Amino acid sequence: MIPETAPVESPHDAEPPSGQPLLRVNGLTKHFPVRGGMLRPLAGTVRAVDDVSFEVRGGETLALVGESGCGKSTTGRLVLGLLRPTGGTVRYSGRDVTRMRGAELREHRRRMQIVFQDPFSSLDPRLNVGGIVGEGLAIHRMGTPSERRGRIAELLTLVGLSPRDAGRFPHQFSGGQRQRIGIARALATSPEFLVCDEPVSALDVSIQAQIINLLRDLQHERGLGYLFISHDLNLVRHIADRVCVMYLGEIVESAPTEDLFRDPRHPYTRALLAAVPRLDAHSRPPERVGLTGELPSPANPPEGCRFRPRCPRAVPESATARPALTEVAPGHTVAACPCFN
Ligand SMILES: Nc1ncnc2c1ncn2[C@@H]1O[C@H](COP(=O)(O)OP(=O)(O)OP(=O)(O)O)[C@@H](O)[C@H]1O
Repeated sequence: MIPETAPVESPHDAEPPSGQPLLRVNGLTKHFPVRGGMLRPLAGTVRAVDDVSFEVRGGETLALVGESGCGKSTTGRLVLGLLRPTGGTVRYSGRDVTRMRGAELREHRRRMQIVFQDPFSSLDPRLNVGGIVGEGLAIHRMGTPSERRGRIAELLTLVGLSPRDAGRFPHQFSGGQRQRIGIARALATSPEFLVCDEPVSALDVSIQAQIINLLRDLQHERGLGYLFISHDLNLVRHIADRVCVMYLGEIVESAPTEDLFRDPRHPYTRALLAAVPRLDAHSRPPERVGLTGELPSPANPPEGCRFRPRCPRAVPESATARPALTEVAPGHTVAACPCFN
């Protein structure tokens, strides 16, 4: 049983209305300029995230899945307010993150934290665990020094470590223990929402389940919302309530998790699922379409359906217009390419 941790007092008391999404992302777009030669003229634009929309409620896990380079991490950084978007909005608890500045943006970052992929590079080796976990408390001036020490001890216990570990350094811990430290750090400021960016992909498979179970327990106890970024579909099936499939900066399919696995509609989703080792023999096998070819450059995405050059079903009309997201079942939308007809 994970012990309850008393939240450190915070000036922010705005809760989302019950049943309302905590996070609403609408038309989110991020284009990175690509610089050329010595004089650095603009050589092009990487369309990392293009017109992406989704919502996450408190206590819910939304997974973002797709190949490396499809824009998942950039979406996470935009949601956290670590990057300014080229277009679109991110509303958190009703407030537009993209317009936040100064104290309001700091407060957003207190309320929404990140768990990083690599617990080896994401913990400062010069700080002891108490310093790492307590950093957010110090930045946000939460509690007195003695209250912070108590809070650090509670957090370490919460993630399955010992309060005595506060005086040790990251290199003295295993990968799984380091990720527990990363989670304690993320929880220090009593956030309501975590962006989990491939939180277990750097860990041994035997350790992954322990960290996933810890994240699930914490979610159940605290009603945390998760944006769970992963390329591991077996894992996503286990942890997510809903899934958005991203391809070259766009969402091509979005559905409740079981619907997506039972009835994938987009050829890209089907190709991703076909590549996954099957753990569950009961669900319908997806159409056997392999994922061939490389991901095209997001600096020069194909016209129309971006998946067209790799799609076994592509038709000439696939090149004409960007497929619109269409609802095919309750809560299940797909970018409907002419190749579906
Ligand atoms: N600061 C940046 N400047 C230029 N291009 C960038 C920048 N950050 C990301 N990109 C590009 O944006 C695209 C999307 O990257 P992103 O890291 O969001 O993808 P991802 O799906 O999270 O991949 P991965 O799993 O490898 O992190 C990639 O082509 C990447 O090279």
